[in-house]
Formats: sequence, C-alpha cells, structure tokens
Amino acid sequence: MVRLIISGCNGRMGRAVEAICTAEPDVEIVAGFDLLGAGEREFPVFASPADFRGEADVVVDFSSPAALNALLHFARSRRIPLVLCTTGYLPEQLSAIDAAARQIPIFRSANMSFGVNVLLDLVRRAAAVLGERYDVEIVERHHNKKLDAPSGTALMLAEAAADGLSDTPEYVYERQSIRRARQAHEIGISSVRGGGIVGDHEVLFAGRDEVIELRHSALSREVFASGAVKAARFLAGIDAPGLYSMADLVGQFK
Ligand SMILES: NC(=O)C1=CN([C@@H]2O[C@H](COP(=O)(O)OP(=O)(O)OC[C@H]3O[C@@H](n4cnc5c(N)ncnc54)[C@H](OP(=O)(O)O)[C@@H]3O)[C@@H](O)[C@H]2O)C=CC1
Ligand SMILES: O=C(O)C1=N[C@H](C(=O)O)C[C@H](O)C1
Repeated sequence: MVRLIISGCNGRMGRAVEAICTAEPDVEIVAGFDLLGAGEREFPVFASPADFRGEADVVVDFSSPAALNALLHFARSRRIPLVLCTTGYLPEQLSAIDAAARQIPIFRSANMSFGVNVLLDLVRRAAAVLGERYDVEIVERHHNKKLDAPSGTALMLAEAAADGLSDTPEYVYERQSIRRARQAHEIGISSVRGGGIVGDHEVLFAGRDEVIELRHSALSREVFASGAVKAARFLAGIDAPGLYSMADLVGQFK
C-alpha cells in the first residue's frame, strides 16, 4: 500500500488526484495539505505540513511555489519522497529543489502527461533536423484561473527545441515593446488564457515556404493526475536520493 499525501488538496488538481487515488486499490490518501482546512473530506487536511504527525510514503504536490519551503523542510526532516508538479518556480527555488534532491528522492515535471513527454522528444528531433532555417514559436493556451505564465510545459518545450539547435536561443515572451524583425536565434513563447482550456501546447517550425506544427491538447485533468499517481508509486519504491523526471517513468505508461 502506498500512503500518499496530497499537497494543494483543495485545488483543481488536488481533487483530480483524489479521484484517481480512490479508484486505485494500492493507494491510500493519509492526509492533505492546503491553505484552508476543507470541510467534508475523507482524510485530514493540514494548513502546515509540520502539523502532520502520521506516517506517509510520498507527497504529491499541485499547489503553488509559495508552498515549496515548508514542503522541502517537511520532506527532508521526515525523509519522505516528493513528487513536485507545481509550476512557476523561481530560479533560486529550482536550486533549492536540486539541493534537497541530494538528500531525498524528488520527482519533478511541469507536465505529468505521457503525451507531452513524447512531444518533447519530437520537438527536440524536429529542431535538430530543421535547424535555424525554421523559426520556432511556442503557443500555450490555458484556463482563465492559471496564475503563472508562460506555462512550465512551454518552458520545457523551449528547452527541448534549444537542445536540438546549434545556437543558444533567446526566449522572447512579448513583441509589443520590441521594434525589430524577428531574429533567427529567437524562440517565441506566447500565452493565451481563457475559459476552461485544460492545457494546450503548440510548437510551430515556420520556414520560408512551409510551416510544421506539433501540438498536444489535454482533454481532462485526469491525464496529469494519473501521471502523478504513477510517479508517486514509482518514487515510493525508491530509496536513493536524486532528482527524477518523466524520463524515468516512461515504462510505466505501457
Ligand atoms: N505538472 C503538471 O502536470 C501540472 C501542473 N499543474 C500546476 O499545479 C499547480 C496547481 O494547479 P491547480 O490545481 O490548477 O491550482 P489551484 O489553484 O486549483 O490549486 C492549488 C491549491 O493549492 C493551494 N495553495 C496555494 N498556496 C499554498 C501554500 N502556500 N500551501 C499550501 N497550499 C497552497 C491553493 O489554495 P488557495 O486556493 O486558497 O490559494 C489551492 O487549493 C499550478 O502550479 C499548476 O501550474 C497543473 C496541472 C498539471
Ligand atoms: O496550470 C495548469 O492547469 C497546467 N499547468 C502546467 C504547466 O504550467 O505547464 C501543465 C498543464 O498544461 C496544466
């Protein structure tokens, strides 16, 4: 049995993870962390991780970068592995995650769907073949409640394209203040927010006479929640500290 804590349990993703866990006979939700205690829930909810005194095998976090310090402190002091799915971390927070991963197992991915992780590979390969003759533009679309922009996935896609290119690219997030023609070494990243769009990422390779588009659309939050529970099951069985990612999990989706 995997004893799991959901951090951000009252949010959209926290509730999607709860729904997935309920259908998994080998997973038990032992607690939730969130800012406000929740009313009728099947498990106790703590505003601060430090208040949880029980036993757990793994924490799955879909909350906010603001939750990170307390979570890392909790996971390190209790030696509990952490699946970090939250996006929008600052560079210094990413460094703190790297440092903590030298002491405990941490799994981090800005996108827990299998499809996006296939897309990352396709983008890397397309960039390597097409090269600087094709302009790379990334367009991400999300619901109107999303707080961070660009999405963590858009940044991962930009890094994947950059891996395939020979020149170091410059990321351009808005063109309104730049009065100049697009430069070959740029990767443009545009964010759209509206309605209930779950998560949509499009990578354009725009050549002079043709455009290639690679696109992933999430049709429900279940795809992220189910990837996160797979990651939790994987991490709960790992003793060695380290920073793990979807690349370590591909076999679990077959
Ligand atoms: N890796 C992936 O595949 C995916 C990642 N995400 C990311 O997950 C995160 C959550 O997304 P979503 O569920 O839509 O967001 P929600 O706002 O619906 O849920 C976040 C929850 O976390 C709570 N929270 C905020 N700050 C803290 C804190 N300091 N400590 C504890 N809890 C806190 C919020 O409380 P309150 O509402 O009171 O602020 C809320 O209940 C985002 O960063 C999003 O980008 C989302 C989908 C997929
Ligand atoms: O906030 C969301 O909803 C999502 N966030 C992630 C991101 O920032 O990439 C992943 C997914 O697209 C949904």
